[in-house]
Amino acid sequence: MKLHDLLGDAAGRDPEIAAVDVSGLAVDSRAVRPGDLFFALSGAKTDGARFIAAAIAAGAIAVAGGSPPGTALSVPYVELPNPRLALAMAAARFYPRQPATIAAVTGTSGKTSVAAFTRQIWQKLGHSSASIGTVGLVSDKRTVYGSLTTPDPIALHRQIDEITQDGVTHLAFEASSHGLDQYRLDGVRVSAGGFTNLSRDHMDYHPDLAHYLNAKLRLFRDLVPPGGAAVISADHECSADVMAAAQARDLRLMTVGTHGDGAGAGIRLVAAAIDGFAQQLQLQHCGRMYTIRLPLVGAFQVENALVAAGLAIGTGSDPQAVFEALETLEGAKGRLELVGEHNGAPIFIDYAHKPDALAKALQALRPYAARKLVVVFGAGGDRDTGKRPLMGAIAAAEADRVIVTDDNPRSEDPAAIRAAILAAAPGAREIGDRAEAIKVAIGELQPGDALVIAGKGHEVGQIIGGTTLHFSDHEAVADALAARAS
Ligand SMILES: CC(=O)N[C@H]1[C@@H](OP(=O)(O)OP(=O)(O)OC[C@H]2O[C@@H](n3ccc(=O)[nH]c3=O)[C@H](O)[C@@H]2O)O[C@H](CO)[C@@H](O)[C@@H]1O[C@H](C)C(=O)N[C@@H](C)C(=O)N[C@H](CCC(=O)O)C(=O)O
Ligand SMILES: Nc1ncnc2c1ncn2[C@@H]1O[C@H](COP(=O)(O)OP(=O)(O)OP(=O)(O)O)[C@@H](O)[C@H]1O
Ligand SMILES: N[C@H](CCC[C@H](N)C(=O)O)C(=O)O
Ligand SMILES: [Mg+2]
Repeated sequence: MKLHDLLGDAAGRDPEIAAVDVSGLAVDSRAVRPGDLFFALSGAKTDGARFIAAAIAAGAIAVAGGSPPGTALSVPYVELPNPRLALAMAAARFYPRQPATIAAVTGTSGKTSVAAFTRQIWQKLGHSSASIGTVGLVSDKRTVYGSLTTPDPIALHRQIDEITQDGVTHLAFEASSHGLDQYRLDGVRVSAGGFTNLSRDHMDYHPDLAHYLNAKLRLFRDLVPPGGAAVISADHECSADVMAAAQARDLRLMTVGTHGDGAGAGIRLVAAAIDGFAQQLQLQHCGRMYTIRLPLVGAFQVENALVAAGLAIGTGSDPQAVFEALETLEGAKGRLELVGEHNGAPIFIDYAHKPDALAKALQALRPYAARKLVVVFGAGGDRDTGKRPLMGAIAAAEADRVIVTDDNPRSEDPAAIRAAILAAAPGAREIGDRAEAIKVAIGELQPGDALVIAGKGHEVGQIIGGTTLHFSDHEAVADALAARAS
């Protein structure tokens, strides 16, 4: 593809430069292949401009970025006002195929669940569908493990192009605040945007909550085009701001939840009642009532299911069929997932790794703990340190027995992370080894108890220092149960 086709007029007036033939895109000098266009991006840790020489040595045919380097280069340099945005738009042109229907969801919690639910609803309605997010790419054709919630633009656009070639017509994906802030998903033709909720997260990246919310609002301000659907959970303090952003852009507003517009295009939750490990729901949409059984535990899963239903309806699916499909939803792996029981006490694995999610998970399980509600959790290293005491206090307040263990310590001292949580969790016990903590918690379960192991959900590794060791909460629970059975 020609440089001009990728970068438009930014490629400049020199016809020789505009006609440079580019065979691939790269943002990391270590991944450059001969013929690639290298984007030198200024980042959180370093500046890609420092690696221009390395990229050219590896075969980069041209370089694009911010201010040009002081020294002359042996290949053309294209100066861009917003290099990250230009990269995403170039990736969209390089990988041009996209499913006809694409929904993106943002919010502090629930994105992975909403993306999985939307994919399942579409699948049930007979569409070939896929989801992309924290748990990777999932479609009926392929499953690819991912490491970021919103992949970098090159990986994202390549995956979208590949699944379209596979025949996928419907895609739901997660828009993280990092992804929105760094223009990772620009160029994706989003037909509908979803918003779940906002609470404290990523305060190591965003200077304050307003910056964090603004990053999320980019989905409605810049990405969903006028006329597209905006499905917004209406039950939160921030909901009005999100609705205002959607309305300012002439999006089709669909509010969902107890304050949802059930008389109109939204979905109102009229009533909810626990029914074993499921919930009976009464819903209203366009003035019509629907009664359904949602086979999931946790009030928050109702919010996620309604945002997913809204995204499906907002992109043209039949409401009746969508509500019927909710009755067959399966939770995303490691999201308040019932994985076993001991002594009659249910054992759940959950991905709560931030304060609000931990509170919601514990509140959701309270009805299942006639006797003691037990939680095993920790906090990740190299992430917002402020959330540690908040999570400690929440665990102490909401659970009856608290075991503080390790999550992914990364480069930090695991004992110091635990100490920060324990300082705010009077009465909590400390067992650093996560497998041991899980074993002890299971061993102590009595009839009437309920246990939740929080923080790592679907993860299959534990990052200690620079190494990732194989670790899975699912396997640790299975091992602990097997050891007790033998
Ligand atoms: C803090 C952050 O978000 N960083 C992301 C960002 O990297 P960056 O540009 O800031 O990286 P940098 O290390 O400063 O390097 C600057 C540039 O130099 C280049 N470089 C660097 C070294 C070298 O030898 N050669 C070279 O060319 C790098 O490729 C980069 O382009 O842009 C990269 C490409 O898109 C991302 O991979 C990277 O994600 C890192 C790995 C990360 O850990 N991100 C996490 C925090 C994240 O994004 N999380 C969110 C939210 C999760 C949630 O929902 O909770 C997610 O979407 O996953
Ligand atoms: N709607 C919700 N409201 C509050 N908490 C929720 C909600 N949905 C999920 N949670 C909690 O957050 C955890 C993560 O859920 P999920 O993976 O669906 O969200 P996410 O936004 O994708 O999170 P992440 O940004 O970490 O990938 C769940 O395990 C649960 O504890
Ligand atoms: N996307 C989140 C996941 C956190 C998961 C938790 N297990 C941890 O390691 O802190 C992050 O990278 O901050
Ligand atoms: Mg996610």
